[in-house]
Amino acid sequence: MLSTSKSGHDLDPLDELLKPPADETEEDRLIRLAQEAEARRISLQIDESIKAERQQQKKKSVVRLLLLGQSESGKSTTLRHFQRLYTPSAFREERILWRSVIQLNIVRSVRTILDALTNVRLPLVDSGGEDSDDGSPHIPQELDLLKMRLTPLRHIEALLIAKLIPPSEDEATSLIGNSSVSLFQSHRSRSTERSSRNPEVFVRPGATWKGALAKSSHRDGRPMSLDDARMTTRDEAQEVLHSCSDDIISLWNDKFVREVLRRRKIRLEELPGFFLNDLDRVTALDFIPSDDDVLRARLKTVGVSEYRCEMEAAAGREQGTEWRIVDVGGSRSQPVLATWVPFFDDVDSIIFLAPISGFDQVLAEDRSVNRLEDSVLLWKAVCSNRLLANVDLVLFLNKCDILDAKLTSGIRLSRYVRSYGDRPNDLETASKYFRSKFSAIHREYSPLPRKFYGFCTSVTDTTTTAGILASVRDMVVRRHLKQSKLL
Ligand SMILES: Nc1nc2c(ncn2[C@@H]2O[C@H](COP(=O)(O)OP(=O)(O)OP(=O)(O)O)[C@@H](O)[C@H]2O)c(=O)[nH]1
Ligand SMILES: [Mg+2]
Repeated sequence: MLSTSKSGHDLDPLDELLKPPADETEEDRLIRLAQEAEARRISLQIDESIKAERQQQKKKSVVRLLLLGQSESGKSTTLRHFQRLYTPSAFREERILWRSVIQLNIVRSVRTILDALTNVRLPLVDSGGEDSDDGSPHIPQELDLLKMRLTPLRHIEALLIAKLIPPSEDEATSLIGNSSVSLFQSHRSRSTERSSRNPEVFVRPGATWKGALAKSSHRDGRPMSLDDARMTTRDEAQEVLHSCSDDIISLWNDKFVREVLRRRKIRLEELPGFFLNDLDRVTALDFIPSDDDVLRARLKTVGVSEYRCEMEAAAGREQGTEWRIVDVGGSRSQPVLATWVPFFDDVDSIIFLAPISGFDQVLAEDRSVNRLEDSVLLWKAVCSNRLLANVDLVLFLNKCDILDAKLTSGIRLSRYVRSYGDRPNDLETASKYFRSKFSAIHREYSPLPRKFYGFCTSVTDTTTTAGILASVRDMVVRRHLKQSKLL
């Protein structure tokens, strides 16, 4: 039986206090109810503002970093570096997926050579080739045989494209060719170049291709470890490359081939995705890409890729801060700027990559535009953009290793950049020169004064880049915290 009376300690003292007085009049009751309703309203308002503040707080702990620069400037490589440094286990798990990209890079390099042999009929001196009636060399017979033996690579190329690009991605048909053509090439050889273009494959970044590849390398719904992959994956492309390896090595080391490439000004070693000097290793059946291989592999980005991570490895005040790094696929300056603008909102910092090794190259997407000139135009546009007036700009004068190789091989910078004058033709002087030029543009074009952060980089080099990215990270976090306090 339920008791209706309460014992002394069951009485709620608050109930007692809040209970309306026994002698409350109707008028008092109405006033009391109105006061209670007002109190509830104020309490709700306080709850709402606490919620909004929390959301704001959450928003404040997201660091947004944008990677900008022309195509092939090294944006995705820089992003991969961040992944390697700050989410190393995910990066390691994904290395196996890059094997297909490397396979495609090798097949493309071979195709560049074969196309050069097919389409070019330049008179060669002391090349070992026999001259035909019109003065052009015949390809030596053994090279013809090599070419024939390499025909299975055509099938592998198609296979890899089908593997890397989902059928729905109809944008993945862009024709972007080999870009190492000297500005000083004659009109005739440039048009030959265009007709012999080797289309570059690209995919939308991130999940799509990795997802498709990951599915094929999962067992029982769980990701395969690298050891599993080593033991069990049967990879047709790797098998064919393995069986063609000696022939590819012979092709690449052939004197006649080297001469044709030299005369065509095709510097394969300086092109993205170059693995021909590592063929023994990368065509081995149990090949698993190293960190360096992943950084050197080339896969063009189309669209936007956002990488989110919590920088756990960076213990300290920014621990737990979420980083969102956005990599927007580059193309030539004018159209690309419009595609970048939507990402300017809310951005904390920008890393702008200018590949200074491109002083003697033209854009793949518009062969009338010099690469360095295009980078300078983009830099001016980014510096002067009013939406970015309060954003810190970090400049990476990238591909310094290639610049060094070019200058050391005797290519004179002053031939292409007249204002360089008679300064010494070495990396140190050249990078200092470019740094001061880009810094002057930054000073002149920024709507408000801001600090200039400029680094000479080779983002495929793991050691030096790790140090630079650590400084950039500290700088971005400091700036982010300062901004958050100001809000
Ligand atoms: N040697 C050398 N190669 C580099 C350097 N930076 C990038 N690369 C290579 O250049 C190629 C292009 O780099 P990506 O990072 O794909 O360029 P991107 O800016 O993302 O290009 P898009 O996706 O076309 O916008 C890759 O094969 C890289 O490995 C560098 O400093 N030195
Ligand atoms: Mg990219």
